[in-house]
Amino acid sequence: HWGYGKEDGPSAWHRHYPVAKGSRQSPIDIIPDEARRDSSLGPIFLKYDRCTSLSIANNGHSVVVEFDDSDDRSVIQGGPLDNPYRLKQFHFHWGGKGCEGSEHTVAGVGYASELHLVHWNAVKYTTYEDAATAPDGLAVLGIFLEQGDDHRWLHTITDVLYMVKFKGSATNFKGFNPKCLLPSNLHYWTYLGSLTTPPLHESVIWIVLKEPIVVSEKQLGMFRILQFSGEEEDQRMRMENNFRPPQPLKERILKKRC
Ligand SMILES: C[C@]12CCc3c(ccc4cc(OS(N)(=O)=O)ccc34)[C@H]1CC[C@@H]2OS(N)(=O)=O
Ligand SMILES: [Zn+2]
Repeated sequence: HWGYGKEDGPSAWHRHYPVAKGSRQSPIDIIPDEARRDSSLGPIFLKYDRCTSLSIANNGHSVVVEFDDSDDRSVIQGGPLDNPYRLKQFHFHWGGKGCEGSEHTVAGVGYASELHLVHWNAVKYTTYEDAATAPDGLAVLGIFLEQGDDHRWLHTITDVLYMVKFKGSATNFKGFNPKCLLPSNLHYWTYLGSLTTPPLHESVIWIVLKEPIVVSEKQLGMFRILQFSGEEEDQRMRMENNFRPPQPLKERILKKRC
């Protein structure tokens, strides 16, 4: 199975998932000066008001908050998207210490962590799984986490991480609205990419916000109490550095709004 270690990490994923060397892989290094202005790109709209979070879980790769996606209560629309995409889950990627931990980098510089809000095109596809294999099936909103002061709302998540310490654990997590994790402005870069973990499907329209949110080292440290391993496994494996490094841009254009 795949992981983030020396033997099973990102450089080995291509053996079981050949698309790892594909033409639209994620993440990428974002070079702001090379982003092309696109007048057809409008602002993005996040309708998370009547949010319906259900649970928080440790899937052995990250900590994931799942949402009820049975209707269009929580959607992202506008920007590069032709229709609303339904919020399905969000999760994080983080490092072991200091500056690295995000998946996308900006002019070669990484952030301490990156939040991914995963949405799927329920207008064109009947299930999340079908959407996840289609070229316009998913829209993932990426938000950088920068180390600094305590984040006012992130403790709602870090306070319950001890309950999902081990792979395969999950617990109720209702009524959490991810709107509280957004930065003040929604200026973004966008490009066509992929899942950043196996199966690495090339099915993601990436929307990466320029402005990071600020979280404290203490809050980031809470993510590191999580384990890649299950409770029964004798090998304790701290969950950290669960990020894929930037992949070749190839024939893609990074876009931004005017
Ligand atoms: C659940 C699924 C497996 C993995 C997966 C899915 C969707 C979005 C994902 C986002 C990820 O993170 S990221 N960083 O945003 O790319 C990581 C993995 C993702 C679907 C794709 C097919 C699987 O569904 S299934 N039942 O096996 O067919
Ligand atoms: Zn992710």
